Amino acid sequence: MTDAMMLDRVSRSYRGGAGVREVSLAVRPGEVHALVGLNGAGKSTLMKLLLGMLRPDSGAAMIGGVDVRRADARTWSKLGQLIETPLAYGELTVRANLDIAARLRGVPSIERPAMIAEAVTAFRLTEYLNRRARSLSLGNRQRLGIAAALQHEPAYVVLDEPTNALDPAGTILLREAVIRRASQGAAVLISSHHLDEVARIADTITVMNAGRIIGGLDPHDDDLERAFFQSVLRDDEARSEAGGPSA
Ligand SMILES: Nc1ncnc2c1ncn2[C@@H]1O[C@H](COP(=O)(O)OP(=O)(O)OP(=O)(O)O)[C@@H](O)[C@H]1O
Repeated sequence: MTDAMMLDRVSRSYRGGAGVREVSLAVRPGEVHALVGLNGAGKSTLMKLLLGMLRPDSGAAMIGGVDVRRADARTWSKLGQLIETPLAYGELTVRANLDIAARLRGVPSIERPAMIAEAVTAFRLTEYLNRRARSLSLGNRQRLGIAAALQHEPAYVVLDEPTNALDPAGTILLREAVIRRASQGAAVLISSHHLDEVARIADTITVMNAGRIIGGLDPHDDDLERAFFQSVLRDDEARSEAGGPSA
């Protein structure tokens, strides 16, 4: 099966030296691929490179077989992403935010009301439909951002720390939505600090440390946290012995 989203030996340095080095990653259709790492490991940078939000110094990012530097509206319309802060125009209502997100993805106006109704039901936001986004709690704003990313049933999904600010009920709704998208064939890349949550949803777990991919973890591992910290520690020790860069 062809990869739906792929990074091929991508490097990008920020001024100051941090960034990502030679990262290669592939997400297949129907796969939930989790990216885990300590703060500053490079997860958001990797996702921004995949989405064409950052230009690589070298290497290439592909979505649906298309280099993101040459991706057209058709490719972007099949993508749903949440990077850093949820897409929510504070002055606009929940309904208007979802409508704009759908329009940006080229969803025809006739289809949008039913799509929005389904999204607010799925994320338990119906009672807030006519409230301005800025008056929502942080958790509900996050739900809105996730709903906006997923409502058009994208084939490619990129979610950076989507559990941020979510309460347990929101986390379960997110989990169900992610698993549903993948079961319908979407490729999902998701970063998270919550290893127990990752274990519940991921088919594949990739570990990042100090801007590089250092290996994978088995989602069925009984002690995922221990395996994660061991792999990071081993990498830190190997780098310090080699006199390599630190995170
Ligand atoms: N715009 C920037 N300019 C300079 N350095 C940056 C910039 N953005 C990120 N960095 C640095 O690059 C490294 C990777 O950051 P990144 O945000 O990708 O990590 P992360 O794994 O997503 O971390 P977190 O879990 O804290 O979000 C960090 O050392 C960070 O400080």
